[in-house]
Amino acid sequence: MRNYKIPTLTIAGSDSSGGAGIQADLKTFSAIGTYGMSVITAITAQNTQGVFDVEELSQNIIKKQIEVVFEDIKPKSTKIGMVSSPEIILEISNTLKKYDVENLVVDPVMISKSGYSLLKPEAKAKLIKYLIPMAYIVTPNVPEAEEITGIKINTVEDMKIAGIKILSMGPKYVLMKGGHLEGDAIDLLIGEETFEIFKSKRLNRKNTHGTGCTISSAIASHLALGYNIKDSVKLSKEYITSAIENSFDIGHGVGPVHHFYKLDEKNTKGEEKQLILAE
Ligand SMILES: Nc1ncnc2c1ncn2[C@@H]1O[C@H](COP(=O)(O)OP(=O)(O)OP(=O)(O)O)[C@@H](O)[C@H]1O
Ligand SMILES: Cc1ncc(CO)c(N)n1
Repeated sequence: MRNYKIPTLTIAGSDSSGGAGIQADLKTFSAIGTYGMSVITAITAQNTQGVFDVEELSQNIIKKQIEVVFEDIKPKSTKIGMVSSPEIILEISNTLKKYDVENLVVDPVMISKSGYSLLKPEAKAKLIKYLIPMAYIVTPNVPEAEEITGIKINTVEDMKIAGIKILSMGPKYVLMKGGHLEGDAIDLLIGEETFEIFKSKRLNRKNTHGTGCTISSAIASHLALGYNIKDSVKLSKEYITSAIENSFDIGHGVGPVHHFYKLDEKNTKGEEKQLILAE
């Protein structure tokens, strides 16, 4: 069920090479079929080989971007990615509080795949205090969950324990992503009365730039389209799995995942009725 008129917002950093950050988010929104909007928090000079420099945008322009978007086109879901500094986190949190923010997905981005710190160490406490409690769902990977909770994670059981601790910090749901562990790629959806396991085979691919940004944007898109949390995570897990399966070599380092929706394949075989466009 796509609807190209359903607005979805990403608040995140720009990745000049197009594999992660704002660019991955907007590609995901389009592939899943929502209307993508963006508030840029920082600009990274980044390619498939690493992050080479970062410039944060001013608090003023971040606030203004959020205000003009919410006052004109109210998003059906909002995803937060790279937020960089304590000041930027406070600005985003204070500005969002003025609006009725639906379906807030917080991806607690900390360190890029190439090892560059995208969140200043002194900003971690602010992320925990201000953004995590506002979230409908938080989507940490293993190292991020370890940073947030102080719990060392080696097994799926550890993921569950850390996920429950993050849940106690105030979000409605936590998706603990197991991409960094060995074996099958197992993610856990944890809520007050929810515990679901989403499992896929580990794909032996080197091109996984932007996987975290992509799954959180996919969840935001599906929530905006009206799917419940379990279906949103299920469909997003399917989306990221095919995106990784079809990831490709471009550039000289860790290439990007491929954005396309499985329905597109079906549609070429004549099942156009699945593509629901807004009137
Ligand atoms: N090799 C793989 N094969 C299959 N699925 C994977 C693989 N690596 C990651 N995933 C899945 O991709 C999604 C993103 O997980 P991951 O833990 O890699 O996020 P991330 O570390 O936040 O990504 P990033 O490094 O881009 O920030 C999860 O659903 C995870 O299970
Ligand atoms: C801008 C940006 N956001 C998030 C990530 C994810 O690691 C990245 N590499 N770059």
